[in-house]
Amino acid sequence: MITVHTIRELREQVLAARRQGQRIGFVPTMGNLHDGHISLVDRAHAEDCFVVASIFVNPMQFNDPKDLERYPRTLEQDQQRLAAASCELLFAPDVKEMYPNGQASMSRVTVPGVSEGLCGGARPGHFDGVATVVTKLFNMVQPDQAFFGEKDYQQIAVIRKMVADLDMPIKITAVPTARAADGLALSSRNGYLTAEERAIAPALHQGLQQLGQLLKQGVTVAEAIAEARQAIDNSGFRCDYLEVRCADNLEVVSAPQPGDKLVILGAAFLGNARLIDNIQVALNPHID
Ligand SMILES: Nc1ncnc2c1ncn2[C@@H]1O[C@H](COP(=O)(O)OP(=O)(O)OP(=O)(O)O)[C@@H](O)[C@H]1O
Ligand SMILES: CC(C)(CO)[C@@H](O)C(=O)[O-]
Ligand code: BAL
Repeated sequence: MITVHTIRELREQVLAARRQGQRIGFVPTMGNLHDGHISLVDRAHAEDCFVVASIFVNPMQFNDPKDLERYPRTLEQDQQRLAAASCELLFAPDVKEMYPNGQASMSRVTVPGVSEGLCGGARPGHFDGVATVVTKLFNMVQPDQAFFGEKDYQQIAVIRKMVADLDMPIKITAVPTARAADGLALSSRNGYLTAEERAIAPALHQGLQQLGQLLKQGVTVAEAIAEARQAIDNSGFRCDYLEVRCADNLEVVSAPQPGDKLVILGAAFLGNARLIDNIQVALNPHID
């Protein structure tokens, strides 16, 4: 695997791959890689791509400076993991390369609707930062296809709308969430948990599953959310949000109908970590 740190070198390497007739598959990340990230690389290879990964802890998407400062940066270890997964090219720019004139006067990309509420509500400006840096990265890499994890469900909705609205000729592929054996969604931020908190952490996923079961049993959305929220909070988490939305367009669902495809999304604090997770639930259609 080749690692490049500048846009110029990146373009040269991508051009060389294109000249060999390769399809370019892009896996953007913020590093501190785990098996969830590697599943994106594997999927890109499965779709016959020359895989370009990026590692950039994007300051523009962090609304909390402390969160940005302590975000784990583990480039050498990440390079080894990517090389072991046969990733072809890694782009690891620094902040100056990405924002040479600073961020304050930067043009920004805003994706209305799907970026509002949920993580967009809890982290003001977050999705403008994500949409802007992903646009820049897409323009630098010019991939045929880009791969994103379903763990960040709202992020995928934002990217899909952005690509459609702005006519970006890139296929967006969503990859299922990789989980630990006890159900916890893999995340770089799991590294902030103490051993005691790590033992509690699967309670977030369990709470989402409980909410899904209650909806399938016909319990109202408001009651199901209240019960699952209580269970998550009782485990030691502090819920940030817990919501039921339409899986296709993220619209709020207050009275689900048989056959509806829903997504249950949650974010919750545990010790120094704020974890997110989601599950998709299909309500049984009526059988006459
Ligand atoms: N468990 C996972 N399964 C599948 N994809 C994942 C998983 N975790 C992260 N990803 C995906 O990897 C890409 C890069 O994510 P990122 O580098 O922010 O990792 P992360 O572990 O989600 O970190 P964070 O702690 O910031 O949430 C995103 O598309 C994200 O959805
Ligand atoms: C897509 C992304 C790499 C943009 O910084 C980031 O939001 C992430 O890691 O999910
Ligand atoms: N995976 C989402 C990136 C972030 O938390 O900023």
